[in-house]
Amino acid sequence: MSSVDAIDEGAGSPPPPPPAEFTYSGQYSTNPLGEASFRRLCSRLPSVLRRIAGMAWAIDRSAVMLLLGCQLVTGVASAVLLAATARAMQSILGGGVVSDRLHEALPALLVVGGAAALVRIAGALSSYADGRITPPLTTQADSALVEAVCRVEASAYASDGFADRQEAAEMGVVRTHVMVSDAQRFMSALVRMVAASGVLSVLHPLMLPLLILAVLPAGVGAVLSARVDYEVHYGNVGDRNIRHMMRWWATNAKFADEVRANGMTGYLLFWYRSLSERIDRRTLRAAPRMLVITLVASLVGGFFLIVVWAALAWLAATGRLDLAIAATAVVAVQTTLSALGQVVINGAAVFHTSLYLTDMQRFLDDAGQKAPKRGEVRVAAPIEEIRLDEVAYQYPGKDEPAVDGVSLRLRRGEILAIVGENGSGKSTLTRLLTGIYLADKGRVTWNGADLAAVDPASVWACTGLVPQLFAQWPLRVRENVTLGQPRTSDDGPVWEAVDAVGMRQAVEELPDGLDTLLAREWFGGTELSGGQWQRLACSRALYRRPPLLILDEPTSQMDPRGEHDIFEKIKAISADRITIVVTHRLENTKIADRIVVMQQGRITEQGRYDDLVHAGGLFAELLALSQDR
Ligand SMILES: Nc1ncnc2c1ncn2[C@@H]1O[C@H](COP(=O)(O)OP(=O)(O)OP(=O)(O)O)[C@@H](O)[C@H]1O
Repeated sequence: MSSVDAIDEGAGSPPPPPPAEFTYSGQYSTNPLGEASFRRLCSRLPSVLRRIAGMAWAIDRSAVMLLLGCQLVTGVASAVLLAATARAMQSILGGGVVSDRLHEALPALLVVGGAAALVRIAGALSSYADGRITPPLTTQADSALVEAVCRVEASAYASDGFADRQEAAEMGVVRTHVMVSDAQRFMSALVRMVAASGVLSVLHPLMLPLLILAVLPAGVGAVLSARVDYEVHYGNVGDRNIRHMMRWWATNAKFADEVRANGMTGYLLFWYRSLSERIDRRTLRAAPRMLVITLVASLVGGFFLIVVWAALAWLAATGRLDLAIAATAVVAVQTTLSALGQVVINGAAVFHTSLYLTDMQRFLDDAGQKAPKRGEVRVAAPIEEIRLDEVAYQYPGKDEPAVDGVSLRLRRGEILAIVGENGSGKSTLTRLLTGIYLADKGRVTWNGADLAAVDPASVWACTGLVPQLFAQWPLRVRENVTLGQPRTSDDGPVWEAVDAVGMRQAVEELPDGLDTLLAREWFGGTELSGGQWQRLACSRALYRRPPLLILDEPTSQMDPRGEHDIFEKIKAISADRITIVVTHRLENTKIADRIVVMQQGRITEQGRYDDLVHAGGLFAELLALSQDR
C-alpha cells in the first residue's frame, strides 16, 4: 500500500503535500567522511581499536586481560597447528607401510588436535569476556548520553541541530552492543592470519603476496560499502529523528482522543509512511552503488584467488614444491583466506562503528561544553529579593527578543502576577527569573548574587515551578508529588501537599492510594483526569516549600472549586516566599500585590488590580474582552 492510500478521509480530494524535508542542518551538516580517503580511513583502525580497548579497560580489566590472553593463545596455537600439519603431512605422504606412516605422524596429529582445541577454547573464553564487558559498556554509553542531555543548559535544546546530533549519537550507543565483539573478532582473525601467513611464507615466499592480492579487493569493498552505508545514515538522520518523535505522539495513549476525534489517523499514517518511504528511497538509491562495489571487489578478488590456486598447482606439478608441503600450503591458504576474510569483514565493522562512536563522542563533548558553568556561588533560603535589571533574551534563530529590557524587583512575601497576550514573553521571563536561561543582556540577581555566577543547582533547590506544559510522570502518586525532592520516608508531608490541592479523596479512592501507578498503559496502572493531573503538578511545587514559587497557568484545567482552593493556598503561604503567577484569567490576579502586563517582551503597565482596571490600558482591554460574552 502506498503512503497516499493511508488517507481514508476526504476521498476524492487531492493528496496532501508530503512532510517537510528535515535535514541534518547547521554547522554540523558536513559528512565527516565526505573528504576522507581510503588510506586515511584504514589508518583510523588502530586508534579506534585503542579507544575501544580503553573503554573496555575502564569497565573490566580482568576481562580485557582474558581477551588479550586468548588472542595470544589463538595466534600461537594457529601457528603450531599449521607447522604440525606440515610435519604430519610429510609423514603421511612419505614412503613405507601406511600403518608405519600413520604411527610416525601420530605425535604431530596429536599436536594438531591439541592446538585446534586450544583455538576453540580461546574462542569460547573470548566470547565470555566479551559478554562481561559489553552489557556494562552499553549501559555506560547509554547513561552517559541520557545524563549529558539532561544536564545541558536548557537553551542548548534550541541550538543548531542539537536534536539531530543527539539522534546521530544514539546510533553510537546502539553500536556499542557489537563494538567489543567486532574488535575481538578482528583481532583474533588478524592474529590467525599473521600466524598462518607466517607459516605460508616459510613454505613458499610467493604464496603470501598472491593471497593478499586475492583478499585486498574484498577489504577495499567492505570499507567502501561501510562508507556508503554511513552516508545514507547521515542523510537520514534528520528524517529519522522527526519520525521517531512523531511515532511517539501518534501512538501515545494520552493523545488517542485527539487523534481519533479529529480524524487525524489517516493523515498521521500518511505522514509517517511518506517519511519512511523517503528514508527508504535514500537507502535504496545507494543500493546500486553497493552492488557495483561488491561485484567489482568479488571479481577482482576471485581473479587473484584463481591465480593463487593455479600457482600452487604449478609449483606442485613442476616439482618446485614438495607434495607434502603443497598439501600443507592448501590448508595454510584456506586458513589465511578465511582469517583474511574475517579481518576484512570485522575491520570494516570496527571502522563502521568508529564513525558512530565519533558522532557519539562529539555529541558528548559538545553537550559537556553546553553544561552550565556559571560559578561556585550558592544561594540559600530565605530569598529576600530577586531583581532584574534591563534583562533581555532572544531565542536562537529568532529576529526579535522574547524579553526586551525588563527591570523588576521582587521581595519576599510578595505575590506578583504576570499577564499579557500570547507570545508576549511571560514564560520566557519566568525562565530568566529562575536561571533556566541566562539573560543575553542585563542581570538577574537573587539576594544580590548574579545568576550568571551562581551554581544553578542551588537556585533550583529554592524553586518550585508549575510550568504551562507539565509532565505526567508514569510513576506512583507519591513519586509524582516528591519527585526532585524526596524529604522523608514519612508520608505526612506528601498528604499535606495532596490536601493543599484538594486531592485527598481522589487519591484515597485510587486502588493503592499513594502507591498507585499513574500509567494506564501498564498493568496495574491507572489514569487521572486532566484537572487532577494539574492539581498533582501544583502539589509537587507546594511540597517543595520553595522560597520562589512560580505557577504558569496553574489552574487552566481545574474546576472553580479547585481553582479557588489553589489560590487560597497560594495566599496563605505567600508570607514566606516570593510568588509569581502567570495567568490569562485576569480575575485571578486580584490576589496579587502587583500585576505586570507584558507586550512584545516589555513591561508596559504595572500596578494593583483595581488600578489597572481603570487605567485604560491593555489590562483593562483584555479584562473587558474576557467579560464580553
Ligand atoms: N523554546 C523556544 N524557542 C524559540 N522561541 C521560543 C521558545 N519559547 C518561546 N519562544 C518565542 O518567544 C516568544 C515569547 O514566548 P513565551 O512562551 O515567553 O510567551 P508567553 O507570553 O508565555 O505566551 P503564552 O501566553 O502563549 O504562554 C514567542 O515569540 C515564542 O515564539
